[in-house]
Amino acid sequence: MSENLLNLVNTIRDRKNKDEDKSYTSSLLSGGLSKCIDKMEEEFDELKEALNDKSNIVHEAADTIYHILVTLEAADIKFEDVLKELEGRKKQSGIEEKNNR
Ligand SMILES: N=c1c2ncn([C@@H]3O[C@H](COP(=O)(O)OP(=O)(O)OP(=O)(O)O)[C@@H](O)[C@H]3O)c2ncn1[C@@H]1O[C@H](COP(=O)(O)O)[C@@H](O)[C@H]1O
Repeated sequence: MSENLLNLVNTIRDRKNKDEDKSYTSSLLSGGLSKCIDKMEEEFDELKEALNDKSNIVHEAADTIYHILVTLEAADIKFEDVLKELEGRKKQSGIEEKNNR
């Protein structure tokens, strides 16, 4: 499953410095981090609405995940590092982690 996400991340990386008229990703990235954050927030709101309405949830979830990936790239954060972080969390439950803080 994460292979599909990594392919998408590579596509997003490939869109850096590409023609923003031909690529939505390039147009987002060329707007910088704040544009990506604004758009990601918009997509979160649309997903929340979809969850409340119980309609278009899969579509809006996909939009949101795509926009998170673009925003991480804009912030120079490697998605591979996020996957590693999640992998590392498998060792203990969320409740254990919270109690050990
Ligand atoms: N997964 C996505 C993806 N999900 C959502 N979107 C775009 O995100 C935008 C979301 O905008 P909204 O939902 O707000 O709809 P809208 O009102 O039309 O958009 P705005 O006018 O508000 O910007 C739409 O233009 C969608 O097409 C995506 N655009 C690209 N990808 C992936 O990125 C690849 C590269 O795309 P380009 O960069 O466009 O070549 C694609 O092949 C896909 O794999």
